Amino acid sequence: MPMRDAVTDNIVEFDNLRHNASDSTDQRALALQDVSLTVGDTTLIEDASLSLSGNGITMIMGPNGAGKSMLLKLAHGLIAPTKGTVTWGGEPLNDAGRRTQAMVFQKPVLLRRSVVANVDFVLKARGIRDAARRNDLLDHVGLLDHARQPARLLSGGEQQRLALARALALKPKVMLLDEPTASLDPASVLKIESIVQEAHTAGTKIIFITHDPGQAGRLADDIVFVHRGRVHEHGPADLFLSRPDTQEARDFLQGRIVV
Ligand SMILES: Nc1ncnc2c1ncn2[C@@H]1O[C@H](COP(=O)(O)OP(=O)(O)OP(=O)(O)O)[C@@H](O)[C@H]1O
Repeated sequence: MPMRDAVTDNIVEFDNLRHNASDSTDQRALALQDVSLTVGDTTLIEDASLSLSGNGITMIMGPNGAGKSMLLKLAHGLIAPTKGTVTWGGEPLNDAGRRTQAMVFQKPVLLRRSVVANVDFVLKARGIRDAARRNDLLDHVGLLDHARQPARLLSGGEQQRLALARALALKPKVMLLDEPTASLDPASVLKIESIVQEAHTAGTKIIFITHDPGQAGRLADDIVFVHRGRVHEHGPADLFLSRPDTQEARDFLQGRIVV
């Protein structure tokens, strides 16, 4: 593709992203308005406002303890804000809405059963008994050969891929991932990234916490930078990674200690 066309395509893509950010009827679009979370005397999230498009891969970055996981839990309704509102498609998240979302944690949440039983359990909870679908899911994440093995005997990367299969079994509109590749080796990281990319291509909104600017460069459409419980920046990934607005984000990206 000639350079000029490539540039034009990028602009069109970004225009779509911006257009969809204001499409409040898209159930995959998240809005936080003046959200705060206080526990005891400590304010963990302070006046966070954010509008995420229902499309694309949003990555949340920031130093340890910045409040990234709290933000994800608030978005998914696992914690209620002390102040402010969280809406999806303009509506507060209810149980029906939550069932269209799937969350994946840094430490995979698995049953002490076989690999197949882990996926069957999730399908059964939705009233589905479908061995072919379960096998397709395991094949998709590269675990069909391990199907009868106890899940606890899988490697860290395999366990995380099983957690992704469980999440994908729900055919989620939104996947929220809290550092799913932390402490995995590069090959495992790339496998998980490609599963996430495929989910995104199939129409799932992805919100993904990472510490790794390289990973953000490979996956992110837009990046939210969180520091000390505040949303400091939110913008297109290429701009954030090359020219962040704030000194805190510059320090973070350059590996300087951010306190
Ligand atoms: N249940 C809780 N009660 C009080 N404080 C908490 C609770 N859970 C977390 N915190 C504190 O809230 C702050 C934000 O935590 P959070 O886990 O969101 O950070 P993070 O940005 O995800 O960090 P990391 O990158 O290390 O995972 C931290 O200072 C943490 O100690």
